[in-house]
Amino acid sequence: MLKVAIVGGTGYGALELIRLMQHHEQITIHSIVSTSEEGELVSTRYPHLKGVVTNTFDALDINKIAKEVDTIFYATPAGVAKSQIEACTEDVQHIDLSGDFRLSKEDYEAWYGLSAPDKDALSQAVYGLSEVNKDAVAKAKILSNPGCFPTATLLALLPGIKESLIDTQDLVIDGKTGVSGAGRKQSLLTHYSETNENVTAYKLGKHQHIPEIERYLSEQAGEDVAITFTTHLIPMTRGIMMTCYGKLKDGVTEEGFIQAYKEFYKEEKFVRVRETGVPSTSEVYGSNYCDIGFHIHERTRRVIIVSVIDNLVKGASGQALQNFNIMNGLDEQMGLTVSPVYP
Ligand SMILES: NC(=O)C1=CN([C@@H]2O[C@H](COP(=O)(O)OP(=O)(O)OC[C@H]3O[C@@H](n4cnc5c(N)ncnc54)[C@H](OP(=O)(O)O)[C@@H]3O)[C@@H](O)[C@H]2O)C=CC1
Ligand SMILES: CC(=O)N[C@@H](CCC(=O)OP(=O)(O)O)C(=O)O
Repeated sequence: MLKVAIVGGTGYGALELIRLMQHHEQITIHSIVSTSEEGELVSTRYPHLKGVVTNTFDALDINKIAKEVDTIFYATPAGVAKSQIEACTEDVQHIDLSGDFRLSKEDYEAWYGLSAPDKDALSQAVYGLSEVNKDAVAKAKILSNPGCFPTATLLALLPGIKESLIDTQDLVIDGKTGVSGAGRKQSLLTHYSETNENVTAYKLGKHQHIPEIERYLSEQAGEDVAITFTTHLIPMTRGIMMTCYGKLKDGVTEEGFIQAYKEFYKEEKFVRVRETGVPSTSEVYGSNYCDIGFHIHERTRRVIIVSVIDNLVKGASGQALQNFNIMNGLDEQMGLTVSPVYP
């Protein structure tokens, strides 16, 4: 059995890790850390976990924890994992769900407004888009889990970019997210009366996922890719839908396009490519799936690629667990075979 610790214990990402780990045959949750509820029984704070976990929230003492476990998951706001990893002197695996290690120093400082991790830690970190970066993930000691919008966007666009099916300089990406994407902390944006019966476009032109998506699309394309990207908050709890508009290259047919995606993901259990129609968020709810569907508009030669994920699973904790499995030589699907909850 492998022992793990989860930092950020009272937040949504941590709760989802706890839920998924109940289905994992090789994990013992040794420590659940909370800076706000230290000493409290987890199941007292969260009665839905009564009879599920017996842990008490532990203090954040990174070197003590690191001596006791194999892997530490950070489901914490930007800035926390970076400082804890820098302070950690033990040899342990770190899996960070935040944006701390996803960008270059310059981009992180510009887009997150925080000081970047030190050079050594940053250069060790591996970007954990599991399907695309498996070999590097397998060797990672610091795993940087992708953001929720980048996961759904990159999975939707990478085959089209890598196989030269779409123009890299004409990509429009429209994202819709449920409110849990903003985490458990209160904010005016996610207040019930601001979100109910309402749709809001937010962070236009300044979303922190823009440089993350551009960085990894550019890496795979071998040239600079600039995107037009807008996110919308919609009145549901979980789920992300990305609608990506691309210009088809000459000669690309609908059949060829779909076939290329099927081929690209043929070994991947968590990416389901549709031959007809487009997916909706309820079809992946609570699961680690990313579903992708297409519509090709012959008159304009545009392809519309729709991808959906559960932001808390494939967009955060599920992918973190998938990466944990790869890092530890386990079956990639361990703990993640639960089917979506529908309806
Ligand atoms: N929600 C989502 O869909 C996604 C989230 N993410 C990222 O994952 C991370 C976790 O997100 P999520 O769980 O939703 O966020 P939450 O706000 O729900 O939880 C974060 C938790 O972090 C802990 N925390 C807060 N400040 C500090 C601090 N200074 N030091 C140590 N711990 C702290 C708190 O737990 P406690 O009080 O118990 O210590 C808090 O509950 C974030 O970086 C987020 O951006 C990434 C993809 C998707
Ligand atoms: C609804 C909402 O606010 N969603 C968040 C998702 C952030 C996220 O996934 O986290 P990282 O910053 O760690 O990437 C947002 O759009 O910023």
